[in-house]
Amino acid sequence: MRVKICGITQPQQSIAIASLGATALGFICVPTSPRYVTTSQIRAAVAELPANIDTIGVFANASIPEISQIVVDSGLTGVQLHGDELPDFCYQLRQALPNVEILKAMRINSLEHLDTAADYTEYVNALLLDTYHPQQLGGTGKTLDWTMLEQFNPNCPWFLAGGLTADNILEALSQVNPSGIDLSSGVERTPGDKDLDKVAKLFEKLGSRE
Ligand SMILES: O=C(O)c1ccccc1NCC(=O)[C@H](O)[C@H](O)COP(=O)(O)O
Repeated sequence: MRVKICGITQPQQSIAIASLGATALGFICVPTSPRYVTTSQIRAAVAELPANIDTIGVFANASIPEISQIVVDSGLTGVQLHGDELPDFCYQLRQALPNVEILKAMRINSLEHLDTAADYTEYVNALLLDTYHPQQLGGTGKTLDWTMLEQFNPNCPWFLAGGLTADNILEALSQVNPSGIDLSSGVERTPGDKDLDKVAKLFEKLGSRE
């Protein structure tokens, strides 16, 4: 299973988290976030990482030229679209960045909303289902209603996100069957400062399922 740890701000923590077992690291490129990092901060973190670690820039309602510039300048391997981007935007981004992984985040608040996931699967590499919050785009620490996702089986891989922690991950994975998981505030001390003990505990829990 892919494990993405999001909201990394410190290069040393990115190396430590990768060596604990993360397969992907997320860097927040949304200026209003307390976890925002600049292109040069991302470049410094990415440069230190082994090549098998996916490095994902998280954007919300940014333009294609803006996303492309940051991806090229920082050496990211993927882009997560966390705003109100429509399927056609994902298609256009794919044309602009054909070799870059595209994840579309959906902040789910109803079963009807979940149905719209099918509109994206043709244009993205994976979906990421996160919790809807009226004021925050992401990093909310709030869990989704996992019962809504029990039958969720899109035509592309998908990540479960939203309020996951070492303490609730096994319960979540007993209810739903994602291809990957994404965690941020559940493994940090303060926004952007990851707690390596919590990350280690997460991988211990995941290891206990095997
Ligand atoms: O984390 C942020 O600050 C953030 C800000 C704006 C857009 C997206 C953001 N995070 C995206 C993520 O992928 C988080 O990992 C995801 O929302 C889960 O967060 P959490 O509930 O804290 O585990």
